[in-house]
Amino acid sequence: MILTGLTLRDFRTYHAAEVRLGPGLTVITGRNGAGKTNLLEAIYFACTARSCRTSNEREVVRFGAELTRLELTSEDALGRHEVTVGFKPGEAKRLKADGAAVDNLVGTGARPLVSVFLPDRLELVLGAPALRRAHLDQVVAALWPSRAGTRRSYSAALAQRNALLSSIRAGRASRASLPAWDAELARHGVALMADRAATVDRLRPRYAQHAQGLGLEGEVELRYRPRSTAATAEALAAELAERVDSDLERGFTGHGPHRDDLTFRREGRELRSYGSRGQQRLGLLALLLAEREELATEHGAAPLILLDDVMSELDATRRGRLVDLLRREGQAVITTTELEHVPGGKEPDVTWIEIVDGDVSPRRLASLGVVAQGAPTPGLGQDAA
Ligand SMILES: Nc1ncnc2c1ncn2[C@@H]1O[C@H](COP(=O)(O)OP(=O)(O)OP(=O)(O)O)[C@@H](O)[C@H]1O
Repeated sequence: MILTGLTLRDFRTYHAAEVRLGPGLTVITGRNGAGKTNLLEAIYFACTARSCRTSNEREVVRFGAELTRLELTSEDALGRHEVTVGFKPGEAKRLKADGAAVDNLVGTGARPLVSVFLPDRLELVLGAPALRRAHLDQVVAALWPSRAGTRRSYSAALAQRNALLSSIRAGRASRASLPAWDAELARHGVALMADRAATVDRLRPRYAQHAQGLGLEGEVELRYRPRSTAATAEALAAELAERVDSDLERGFTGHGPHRDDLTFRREGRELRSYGSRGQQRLGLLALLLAEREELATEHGAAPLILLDDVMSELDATRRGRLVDLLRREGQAVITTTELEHVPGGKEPDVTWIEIVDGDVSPRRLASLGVVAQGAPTPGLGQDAA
């Protein structure tokens, strides 16, 4: 599925704007603060009804506006699709897919799958294991939507077991009620571990290939590190039972897949601790590209990939390799201050969008959101208001 166009109304810096994307690589250029990331975020918001940048979604509504509205058009073998996302802070979002009101855009078939690289996503390599677990579980859900519920079931059982541990500590419940919850937790836990392991097994070869292709030198490895080695629900339940005393002491469950991790290694050492910033960035990009290919294999179409300011910390060789990869298949959008930072950016298969005026200044409201496509001539774009 190819995303063909996006109309923005009162989204971040954009009062009203219309953007057409190319079927392959699209490069968005503009000076610092021009609104490049805002546009990338708008694409993500229109595809998912969520921000990839903030959990405080009221931030996306343009200063002084009451609500924002995005309209996205895409095409696949079945024809043209339309998605609209309306958002007024404090109210439920209004979502439509191909004209019908929906609660959720997932599974509507009216928008492409999308993955995003923002500079602060480096946290996925550098930050706490919880981020990597959550990411891995999202990949599991994207590969096999029917398995998305396993993580929710596990989390619910974990919360119940932790509540029970507190009650036992407070003398309001007996230890005799624990085995039933251990069995429940272990049942979902083993399923969750199996999905995570299967996903990392699929990603591992592609990850290594992309890491090397992008120029992350040395032997690289993506590794799933489960906390438990149990192969069956009974074995995991037994492990939980063995640790009851320490769990009761702490007041929460200290063992199980909620303590798993995913590690990025190079030459046997963790990129998180020993990699340079550029190497960590390449590791993350290799992961996103590997996921994109696996999703393409599973669903027959590569997800749209959005890359914000990815060029700034890559040297010329690695920039060239990344752009070659992106131009080879699927749809990608990349932001950068200068088109010259994208080797091959002037080739005819690359679509160039220059943000001519994303300045937030009241006297320039009429020209806010002017997005020109093609040559960087100021005023080429039209304010769609
Ligand atoms: N809700 C909003 N309404 C209006 N303007 C906003 C809103 N949220 C952020 N902005 C403005 O958006 C601008 C930043 O835009 P953006 O992050 O897209 O820039 P950029 O082109 O990616 O810049 P850089 O190259 O520096 O990363 C800032 O001037 C900020 O004040």
